[in-house]
Amino acid sequence: MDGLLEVRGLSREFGGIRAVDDLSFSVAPGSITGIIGPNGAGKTTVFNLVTGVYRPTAGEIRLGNTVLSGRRPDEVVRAGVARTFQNIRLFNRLSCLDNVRVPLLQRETYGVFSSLLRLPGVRARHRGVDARAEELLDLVGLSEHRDRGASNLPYGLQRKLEIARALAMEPRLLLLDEPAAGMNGEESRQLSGLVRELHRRFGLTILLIEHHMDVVMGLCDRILVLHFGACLAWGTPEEVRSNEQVLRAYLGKEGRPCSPCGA
Ligand SMILES: Nc1ncnc2c1ncn2[C@@H]1O[C@H](COP(=O)(O)OP(=O)(O)OP(=O)(O)O)[C@@H](O)[C@H]1O
Repeated sequence: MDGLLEVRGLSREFGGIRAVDDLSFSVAPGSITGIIGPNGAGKTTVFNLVTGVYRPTAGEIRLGNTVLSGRRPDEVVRAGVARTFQNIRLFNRLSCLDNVRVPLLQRETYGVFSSLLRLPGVRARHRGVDARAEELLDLVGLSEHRDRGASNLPYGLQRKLEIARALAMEPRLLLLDEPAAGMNGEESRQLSGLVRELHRRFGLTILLIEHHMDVVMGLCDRILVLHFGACLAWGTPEEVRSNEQVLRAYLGKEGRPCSPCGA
C-alpha cells in the first residue's frame, strides 16, 4: 500500500440504501485524482466518510500510516485533510480576510492567559496570521476583495475563498467537492489553472469531485468512476473516456462494477 490515501472495502448504508458499496481505491502522493459518476452515485458520501462526518458501516480509510476511519472531523483535519463543500460553507458575515484568519488562528495554540493579557508573543503571532491570510487571499486572486463580506462575493469567488480557507489548514490531502459547480466555461478554465498552480506550488495531493468533464479530464492523473456506490472504472482520463462500461452507464444502461480500484 503506497498511496497517501488508502480506502479499503469501504461501505456506508443509510437505512436500506448502500450509498457506498465495498469500495477500494488508492490516491498516490502528489497526484490529482477525480471522482465522477451520476447524481446519487455516492461521491459526496465518500468525502463525508474520509473527513469523519460519517462513520463507515465497514472498511478502512488511511492517510499514510494514520487510520482515519472512526476519527472525528477535527481529528481528521489535524491528521492533514482539508476540504471544500458542494454547498459553500463560509462565515457569511465576516470579511474574506477574517474567513481565512479564523482557521489560521485555530491552528495557533495560545495559552488562555497570554491571550487575555495580550502578551508580546501573542501579538507577534497575530501579525504572522494576518500576513499568512493576506498571502493565501493573494494566491487565490482575492486580495482586492479582502475587506468585502463573504456573502457579497460572486459565487465563483466564494469557491476560491473556500479553497483559501482549506489551504490555511496546511493539508497533505485537499478534497474539493465540485469546485467548478455553477461556473461558466471561462471561470472553470481559470479554476483549473488555480488548482494546477496550488498543486505545483504546495506539492499537494488533491482528490476532487466534479461534473465538468473538461475540468476533470484536464486536471486529473487518475479518475475513479462511481456507480451505485461502487467502482465502475478506474484509470487515466484517456482510459476512462474510452471505457465501454462508463459510456454505457452514462448512456443509461447498467454497467458491472469492478473492484478494487487503483490497488
Ligand atoms: N445522510 C443521508 N441519509 C440518507 N441517505 C443519504 C444520506 N447521504 C446520502 N444519502 C444517499 O446516498 C446516496 C449517495 O448520495 P451522495 O450525495 O453521496 O451522491 P453523489 O454522488 O454525491 O450525488 P450528487 O452528484 O448529486 O452530489 C443517495 O442515494 C443519497 O440519497
